[in-house]
Amino acid sequence: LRIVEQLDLKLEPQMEDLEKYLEDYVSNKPFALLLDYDGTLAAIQPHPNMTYMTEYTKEALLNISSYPNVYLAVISGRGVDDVKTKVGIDGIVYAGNHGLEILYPNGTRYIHEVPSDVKANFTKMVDALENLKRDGSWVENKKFSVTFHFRAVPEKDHEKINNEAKEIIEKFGYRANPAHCAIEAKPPVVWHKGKAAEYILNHSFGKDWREKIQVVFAGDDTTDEDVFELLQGIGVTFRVTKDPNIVTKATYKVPSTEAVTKVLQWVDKKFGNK
Ligand SMILES: O=P(O)(O)OC[C@H]1O[C@H](O[C@H]2O[C@H](CO)[C@@H](O)[C@H](O)[C@H]2O)[C@H](O)[C@@H](O)[C@@H]1O
Repeated sequence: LRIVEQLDLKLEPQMEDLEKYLEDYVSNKPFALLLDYDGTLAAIQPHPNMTYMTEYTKEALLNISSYPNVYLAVISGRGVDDVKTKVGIDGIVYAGNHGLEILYPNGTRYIHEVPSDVKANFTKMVDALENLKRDGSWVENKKFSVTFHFRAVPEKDHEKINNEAKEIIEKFGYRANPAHCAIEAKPPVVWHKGKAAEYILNHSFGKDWREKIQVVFAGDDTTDEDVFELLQGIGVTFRVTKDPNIVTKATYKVPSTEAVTKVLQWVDKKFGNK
């Protein structure tokens, strides 16, 4: 693992830094850019409804989406329609619910199968989490997965409410995944953002995509580690974090969503022949 320590120090990476990391990697092969949304394309906010992409991020993404040799996909923990609305760009692939649902530009949807006994427990789990709510915590029901948010709860009580939510999630046979001031309940199936990324690339480029294309992915959370793992030794990946101690399978650490925007601007410049 190569950690871009100077980026952690500078916090505002220069274009030349990123060019150095990417220039050697990118050739004339088709290029796939996979991106997480919360904490990567849009900075973390007190409530998911408050997130937005800056005008620079949006402009770079819009430009990139029009380049024929660049393939663009956003892979998020949000519901797929929610993240599509937030990003607001047509003609690209969206995956939601940590990859459980995938929406292609032509409207085709892939929904990953979940055993009926697991599905049967979903509403009961949501009801139990709704009963746990207190001090500003709330439940985001995304139909296939749930996020129990406790950002508004006093920090001293985070651990307690997190553990109570975890216990409920596991009692109903779901997997509890730590998130930013939240805990995510995901069905106990062998499917995650990494599997979804692999599925999307298989579907769009064929099973030999590893030989045919070049891939870059950026993400900020533990759920993004599955994509970093998939792309180890194959692509270039960025973990957005300010934590110098965080252990990641990503190729590089970058400190902010602004750094991700710099990557997007580099891709825009490179593939738009600017
Ligand atoms: O995979 P992502 O696109 O990164 O989505 C992960 C979760 O993001 C959202 O929650 C997080 O971001 C919120 C907005 O900044 C923040 O208020 C919250 O505390 C974070 O946990 C979203 O609400 C979840 O559904 C996603 O799974």
